[in-house]
Amino acid sequence: MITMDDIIREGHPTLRKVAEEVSFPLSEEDRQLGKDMMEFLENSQDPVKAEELDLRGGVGLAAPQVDVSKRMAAVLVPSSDPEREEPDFQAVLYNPKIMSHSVQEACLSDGEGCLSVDREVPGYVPRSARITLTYFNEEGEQQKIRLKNYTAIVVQHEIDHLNGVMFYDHINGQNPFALKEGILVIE
Ligand SMILES: O=CN(O)CCNC(=O)c1cccc(Cl)c1Cl
Ligand code: NI
Repeated sequence: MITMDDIIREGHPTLRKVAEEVSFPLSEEDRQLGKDMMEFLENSQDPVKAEELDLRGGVGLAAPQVDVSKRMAAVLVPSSDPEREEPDFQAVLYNPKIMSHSVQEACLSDGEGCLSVDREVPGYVPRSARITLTYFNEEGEQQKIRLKNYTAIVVQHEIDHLNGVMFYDHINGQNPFALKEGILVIE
């Protein structure tokens, strides 16, 4: 089971590497890692388990964060609709790739955080508002989906990890809260 002890922190070189594609059929190791990463997110979003296991909450986790430089990430975005039980998005993404993206940008009004960053880094993180994503599932089937708003932001944060990019790399150094014309601020 993955806990906070398994998560590497900024300064660790693996966080700045470009991760390697995974090959199919998946090794038992890569398949298990995908499951373990999703289990971590589920535990981190469960108040009882998060407390018991001393986990920081997360909606995504990329393999480089557990010192595995492979192009895979788990994403678990809870439902944004109180009427709906199931998550907005739940998937283990193997070899994810952004095929196209909107010109329009978006950012979260509260900024972003990262389990590999033990400090608050204030500021807006401008990203594409909408993306077309392809990825492989654990069966090796290619998926092609369009994402927008919060889920699109989270997936971009995870794909950044696969390319050695940290969220604060996108924050405007001059003025962290600068907003470009037309950017969508997501509450
Ligand atoms: O790479 C994944 N993490 O570091 C997990 C912790 N961060 C979050 O859950 C998180 C929080 C706010 C905005 C975004 Cl976009 C994300 Cl991803
Ligand atoms: Ni992160």
